[in-house]
Order: sequence, then structure tokens, then C-alpha cells
Amino acid sequence: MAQLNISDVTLSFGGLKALSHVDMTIEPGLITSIIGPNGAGKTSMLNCISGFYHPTKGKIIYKDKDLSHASPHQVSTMGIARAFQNLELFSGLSVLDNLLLARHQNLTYSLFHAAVFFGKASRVEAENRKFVEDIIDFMELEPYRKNQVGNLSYGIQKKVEVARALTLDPEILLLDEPMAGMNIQEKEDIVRFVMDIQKERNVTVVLVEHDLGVVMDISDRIYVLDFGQVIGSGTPDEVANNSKVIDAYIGED
Ligand SMILES: Nc1ncnc2c1ncn2[C@@H]1O[C@H](COP(=O)(O)OP(=O)(O)OP(=O)(O)O)[C@@H](O)[C@H]1O
Repeated sequence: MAQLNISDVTLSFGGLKALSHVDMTIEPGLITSIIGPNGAGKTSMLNCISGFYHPTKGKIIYKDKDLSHASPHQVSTMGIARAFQNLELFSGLSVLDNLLLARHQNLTYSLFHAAVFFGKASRVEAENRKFVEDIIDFMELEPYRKNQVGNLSYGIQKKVEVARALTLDPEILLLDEPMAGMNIQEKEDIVRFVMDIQKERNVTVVLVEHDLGVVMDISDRIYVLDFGQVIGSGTPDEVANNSKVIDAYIGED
């Protein structure tokens, strides 16, 4: 059964339709990629799923709940986290502090409880700390944990951004061009982590990425957008042999 059901989603900006009658199903435990030319609507789709945009028409259903009008905070606390194309990190803080801060979004006690029931607050705090340390370990960020994020290489900052999303313990992880601006070594590194996140942490991954080689290698399913419409979908082989997709995006090579 689909984990996320996107049906007939249209997103208009004045006269421009960034998305037009888009249907997608995201299956649990798989890597689903969304590809297409510049301006095709890929980031708009992630914005609709994560609550930053609200579809003009259509529905996004997750666990029987309609997310179409949910806020970004509601979406993330329901289990859908997003790593951003433009990093959402605090460059003056350390890796550890960035991740602890992100994890606090998931706090299960209020400030009142923190003041009155110190025991529970400190237990939850210790659990949060342990969770964040596990993510640092998993993403192999140990050598950088005390470093200011702004002083790290772009490739490592991108890894920290993925780690930041993982601190929310998501069931679905939305990745917006995680490999943009990376060298080959850094790309190979992040590809390995995306696959580990899917397999070892059992997280469903929705990936927007321009590197077709990577997309074809790691995706279970692919949706191709062009001018806001789905022009093809299926396994990497099916998409690579779809004549509409070849004409609009992939080309003959
Ligand atoms: N907030 C906005 N206001 C007006 N137009 C927008 C807005 N966001 C996106 N668009 C337009 O919607 C269309 C789709 O944009 P989107 O960023 O989703 O494409 P994309 O496939 O992610 O492109 P790229 O690969 O270049 O990142 C574009 O024409 C874009 O200019």
C-alpha cells in the first residue's frame, strides 16, 4: 500500500501552473526519484509535500491524513523530514548543536513541564542527546562534531543537512538535490549514505536530483516532470526507454 498518495495536485502561481494534475504514489521503504528539466516543478512538489506550499487543487494523503493544508511543522512532526537544497543550518554553531537544536523540534515536554518536572525533562534531554549522537555516528560526522558548520567543506555541510533531517526520526525523508555542487568523491559518499538510510534505517526516500547516473543507479521508482506534468514513471529501465522522457529530458545518449 502507498505510504504517500498524491492525487491530482495542481499548484498555480497566478497564470503559471508549476504543477498540473500530478498523481504520484510513494511506496514504503523505496527510493523514489523525481526528475525533469529546470523549472519542471520538482522542488514545488517537495514544497507541497512538506507544507511550504499548499496545492491549489488536489490532495496529498499520508497515513489517512490529508496533508494538503498542513504546516511545515505539522508535516515534520508527523514523520516527513526534508533536507534542503539551500542549507538550513546555523553556520556559527557546531555540528552537534545544530543537530540538538533540530532534535528539539520533537520534544515531548513543554517548558512548564521542564520547570516543574525536572526529572522527566532531563530524561528526555538525555534521550535526545543519545539519538543525536547515534545520527552523528551513522553519518560518520564524529570528526566534525565540535566544528562550526560554517568552517566545514560544502560536501560535509550537505551531510550535516541530511543528518539534521534524520534527527527528526522520519518515516519519509525528502532530499532536494543532495549532490548539487559536490565533487565525485563527495557524491559517492552521499549516495552510500542515502542507500544506508533506506536499508539500515528503513526510511522511505523521495529524491530530487539532476545527476541522472546516480538516479538510475539507486532509484526503485522514478517520476519525470515536464512543465508541471508527469510525462513518465516507472522503474529506471522503463523511464530510460520512455520516448516522451527521452525527447523532453534524457536525450538519446
Ligand atoms: N514562489 C513562487 N512564485 C512564483 N513562481 C514560482 C514559485 N516557486 C516556483 N515557481 C515557478 O514554478 C515553476 C517550477 O519551479 P520549481 O522550482 O518547482 O522547478 P524545478 O523543477 O525544481 O527546477 P530546478 O531543477 O531548476 O530546481 C518555475 O517556473 C518557477 O519559476
